Amino acid sequence: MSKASEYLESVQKLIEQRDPNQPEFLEAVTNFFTTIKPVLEKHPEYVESNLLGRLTEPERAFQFRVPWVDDQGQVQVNRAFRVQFNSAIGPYKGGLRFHPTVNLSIIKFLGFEQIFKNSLTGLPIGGGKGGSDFNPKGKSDGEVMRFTQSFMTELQKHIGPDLDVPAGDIGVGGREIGYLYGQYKRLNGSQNGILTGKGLSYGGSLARTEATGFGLLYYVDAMLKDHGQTLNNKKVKVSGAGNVAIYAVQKAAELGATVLTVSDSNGFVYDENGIDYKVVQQIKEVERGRIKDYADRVKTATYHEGSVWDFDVDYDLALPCATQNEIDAKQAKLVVKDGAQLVAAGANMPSTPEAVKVFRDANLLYGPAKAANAGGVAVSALEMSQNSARLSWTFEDVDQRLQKIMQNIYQESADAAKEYGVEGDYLAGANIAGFLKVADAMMAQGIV
Ligand SMILES: NC(=O)C1=CN([C@@H]2O[C@H](COP(=O)(O)OP(=O)(O)OC[C@H]3O[C@@H](n4cnc5c(N)ncnc54)[C@H](O)[C@@H]3O)[C@@H](O)[C@H]2O)C=CC1
Ligand SMILES: O=C(O)CCC(=O)C(=O)O
Repeated sequence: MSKASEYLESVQKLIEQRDPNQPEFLEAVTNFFTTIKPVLEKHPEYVESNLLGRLTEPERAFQFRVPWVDDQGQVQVNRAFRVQFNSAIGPYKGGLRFHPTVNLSIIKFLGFEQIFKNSLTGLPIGGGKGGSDFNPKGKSDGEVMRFTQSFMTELQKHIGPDLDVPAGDIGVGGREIGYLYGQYKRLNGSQNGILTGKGLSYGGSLARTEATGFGLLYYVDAMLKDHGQTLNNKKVKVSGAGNVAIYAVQKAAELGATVLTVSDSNGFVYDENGIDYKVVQQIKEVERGRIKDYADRVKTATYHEGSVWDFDVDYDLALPCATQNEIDAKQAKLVVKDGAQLVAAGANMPSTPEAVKVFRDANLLYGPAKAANAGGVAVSALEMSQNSARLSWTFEDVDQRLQKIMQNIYQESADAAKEYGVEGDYLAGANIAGFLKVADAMMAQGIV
């Protein structure tokens, strides 16, 4: 066994022993380790300085209590986390997730992925992530506000515009960011560089709302063009119906594709004439309803219970935009059978390792999350730049920068894969390109 293989195995073993109850974190690390050996062979100094041992251990991770009072006057207590994973190339940056499944394993997997994603954007941002097991579904605005105020009362002690800049993720959208920002400002005075995804009237950036979904399509467009194709007339399956999915649907349609589906955790809607993103936006973002309502409003659409990935229909592109591990191996086989030629991840780690293997074995074009969904955090970093400079760029300006960033991410991943002997493997390419910059910065900064 080569020295690099031995080293990877020993670090992996140590993590498994230390964190046996963190399956999502282990999945993310394993996924990364399976592609990184060629880099270690070229850079023995990374092995000698135990770079991966340091990289896989968060610089800081903390858990805190969030007490709040519900509409019935009952005191509720939620658990919250912030993982400040790696600051080698800039302040910790990454979203906050409010969802009942949130635990340390999920926040660590998301924070670990964020390190390389943020590096791929080419902007100076480190990796972090946070959240709580609070479930915003079915809560009143007053309850959400009291919860977020209590959450920020603790979190504000540990963040800062040059230290750690949170944003949204599942369950944290414009409403939550507004309440979080209001509470931060109340406790610290005005500082609009403390969060991104802010409203436009108080320091937000144009195009941040659209950025992850639009960015995903810019990445897919770059990948298809490199293979002599375009999005025109492509049939697309999208999962999810939240921030990422809505704007992925919009941009896919603008680029000439037909989006057949969107989904939530109960079921999905199918319309062969194409999903109308404005209707999804109204139902999910304004009314906070269920996707089932779509079929009541658009007569050509049908609603189906269950996972969209079990639905058998021919299509060209699969864009999972809901949540982690939403596609298993059996469903991945159906993706291949249904004729899809490309899978690109809008959600973080949406495919199980077995599903990823199915895609790779079938030679599908596979765009991993850390590359394909980096548009959101990229525009967050542009929001930080605008806040520091006290400027507001136009929508077109931000959108053009986003397009360029996504094209660069595709190209750098493709180039890295080629350079390290795995041409066409965009998962390996993204891992390698994202890792090299962070590794270089860590080596330059000594054993820290
Ligand atoms: N918002 C952002 O800027 C970014 C989000 N992401 C990732 O994209 C994914 C979606 O995030 P957002 O759209 O922001 O969240 P969101 O809270 O706006 O929407 C999530 C959507 O997925 C649906 N969903 C949740 N679990 C599901 C399941 N098991 N099956 C089908 N649908 C399900 C929900 O009903 C909701 O419509 C997450 O993995 C997130 O980490 C990644 C990069 C940036
Ligand atoms: O905009 C951000 O800072 C974070 C976005 C995010 O959480 C992600 O990329 O998964």
